Amino acid sequence: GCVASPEPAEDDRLYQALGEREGIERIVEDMLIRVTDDVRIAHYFRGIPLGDLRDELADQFCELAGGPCEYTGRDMREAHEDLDLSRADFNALVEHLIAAMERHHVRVPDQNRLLAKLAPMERDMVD
Ligand code: HEM
Repeated sequence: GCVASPEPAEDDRLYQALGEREGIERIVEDMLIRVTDDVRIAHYFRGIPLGDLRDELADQFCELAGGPCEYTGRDMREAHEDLDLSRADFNALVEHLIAAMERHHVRVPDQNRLLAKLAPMERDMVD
């Protein structure tokens, strides 16, 4: 017969895998500590209110992961265009995001699911 699938209407599996809102905030916070400790890219974050940036990133990752959040910040081109970022800068940040997810026991396939959602943003940030 035709049985309704048990899939949730909205797919929040990645959101769950990241530890919901609390887990995402911890991952973002950990990433920002690593980023601002990294001499290759720390200079970009000088003078930036990191608490606000953490909240914006958490909203964005939460929404991307299918969680009950809405990112209301600037689009990625607008937020980064004055920074003049390189591909190496982008890769450095991704490296720290991976380390932060690793530290918070996110499984590699779930790490890759989040990274796959972020990867297309590179072309909006790097010339
Ligand atoms: C996948 C990669 C990235 C994502 C998803 C991302 C996401 C974001 C978000 C959501 C904001 C907040 C925008 C707003 O508040 O309107 C932001 C701002 C910012 N990002 Fe990124 N970002 C990425 C890569 C980078 C890289 C590689 C750097 C530098 C190495 C960087 C440096 C900054 C800085 C300095 C700000 C604050 C800009 C300002 O307030 O004027 N971001 N980013």
